[in-house]
Amino acid sequence: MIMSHTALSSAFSRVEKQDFRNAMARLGAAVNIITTDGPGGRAGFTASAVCSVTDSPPTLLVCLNRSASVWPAFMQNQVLCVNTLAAEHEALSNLFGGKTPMAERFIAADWATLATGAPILNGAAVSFDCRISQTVSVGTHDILFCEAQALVCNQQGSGLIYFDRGYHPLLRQEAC
Ligand SMILES: NC(=O)C1=CN([C@@H]2O[C@H](COP(=O)(O)OP(=O)(O)OC[C@H]3O[C@@H](n4cnc5c(N)ncnc54)[C@H](O)[C@@H]3O)[C@@H](O)[C@H]2O)C=CC1
Ligand SMILES: Cc1cc2nc3c(=O)[nH]c(=O)nc-3n(C[C@H](O)[C@H](O)[C@H](O)COP(=O)(O)O)c2cc1C
Repeated sequence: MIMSHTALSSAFSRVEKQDFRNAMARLGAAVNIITTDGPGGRAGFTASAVCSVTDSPPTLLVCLNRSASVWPAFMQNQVLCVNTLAAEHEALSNLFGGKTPMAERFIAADWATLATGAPILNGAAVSFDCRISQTVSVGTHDILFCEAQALVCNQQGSGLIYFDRGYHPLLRQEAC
């Protein structure tokens, strides 16, 4: 059930999946490419379900659908890099968010490595090189708690927001 902000319907009505998605489309978020490498192979996917958890120890969370083709690689490697995208990365986001073969995803950009070996995107707004410290399953997704081992912070450039099922460039970015 959907209520407009003026409606007085019960707040305890069951929320349907499609209504939930339509509502979530109104919740803007940064766009990230989450990468991994190791014994499970190199893999990466686009994610908007990313946020800060605590600064002690420095921890983010990433929500990953267990049916995604990349899930086994992340589980085996236990390391990942959260690469937060800049305005010019819209095409790259679609490449990592679709059904594109893994080699084709990575060939479209330049990558480096830092502490964990997970691919770091050159030109990202910021990259968090992490090890997975804990995994919790909720519904269709795994919540990956990720402890930062190293950071790359780009002081220039713009950001990219995903809102209303579309990309919106941010023309100003605060320095880290
Ligand atoms: N958290 C996730 O797993 C997300 C997955 N997607 C994938 O990209 C496709 C296209 O997304 P949109 O164009 O934004 O249209 P959509 O109508 O499928 O999704 C609208 C919003 O609902 C949320 N959402 C979508 N699928 C979800 C899921 N399986 N679990 C939890 N939240 C979900 C996201 O906030 C998304 O922006 C989706 O169908 C989904 O496969 C997109 C955004 C987030
Ligand atoms: C803008 C955008 C945001 C997405 N956010 C997430 C997310 O937070 N978690 C997730 O599991 N999948 C998310 N997806 C979908 C994955 O990127 C996609 O399922 C992944 O690339 C795996 O696809 P594959 O199974 O074809 O490899 C998102 C897709 C797009 C386009």
